[in-house]
Amino acid sequence: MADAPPALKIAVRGLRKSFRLRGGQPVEALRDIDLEIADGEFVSIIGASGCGKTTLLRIVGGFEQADAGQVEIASAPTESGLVTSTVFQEESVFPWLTAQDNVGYGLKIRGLPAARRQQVVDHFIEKVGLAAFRNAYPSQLSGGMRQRVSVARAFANEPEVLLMDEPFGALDEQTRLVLQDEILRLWSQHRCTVLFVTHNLDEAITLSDRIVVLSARPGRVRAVIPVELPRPRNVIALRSNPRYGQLYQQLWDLLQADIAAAPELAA
Ligand SMILES: Nc1ncnc2c1ncn2[C@@H]1O[C@H](COP(=O)(O)OP(=O)(O)OP(=O)(O)O)[C@@H](O)[C@H]1O
Repeated sequence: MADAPPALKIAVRGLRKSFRLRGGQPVEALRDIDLEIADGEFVSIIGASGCGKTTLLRIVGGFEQADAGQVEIASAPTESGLVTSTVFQEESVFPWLTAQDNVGYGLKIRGLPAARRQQVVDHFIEKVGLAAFRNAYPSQLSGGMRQRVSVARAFANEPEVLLMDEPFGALDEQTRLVLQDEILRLWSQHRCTVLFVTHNLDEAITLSDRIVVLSARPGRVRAVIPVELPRPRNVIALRSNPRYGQLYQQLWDLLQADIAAAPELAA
């Protein structure tokens, strides 16, 4: 018998969002976004700078309100009770807490008993290779290590949906590859639904089940590209798969066509 299709986790319907600049002129960020994401799916969003990727993520996370349309998240309560957890590009660790206290912060706030909290923290600190630095403060860690703390904290929260906005955007290429590898491992072990914003096509292909390409502003869904590369994936070995190059070209063509068509971006 064929497997049942995975349940729908996030449904975005008819989403629109405009902002007003200081002078009062409107900026249309998103127009008529429709998107369906399955439970446990890893979906990346790419598109030209300013096309509304962050705005879309913020609306899904409830940080921003849409002008029209809805976002529905089918929630099935977990131990944490947390629906979404977010990792941003800018470091969001608390400088006054040690690495392990940062990872356990959300669990503490939600009143998880200390012994259970320690178990979860130990597990994730270990997973991101920071066991030797558990008592270090963020100022004593490198940028890549601090971002690892953010990633460990996000997974430790056991959210149903993980929202990641360019989490590795500020990191050097080597650290970025290592962290992509870690995300792949963590996600395969703790399947949650992930919505991941990136500018990096390699990153989108390496991590995702599907890639949503937004058009230049106002962002609309220009294409949704399935990434049917086998898992488990290795960030480097994957690149020699012939399909990888084809996907890269396909995404690049879509983005180029759009940037060329948007006069303000082509200038
Ligand atoms: N709070 C705000 N007030 C006014 N305009 C905003 C606000 N937030 C976003 N915008 C505008 O909405 C558009 C989309 O912004 P957004 O940050 O979502 O794009 P993005 O695709 O994430 O960009 P980038 O790839 O450069 O990070 C941009 O033109 C931006 O200037």
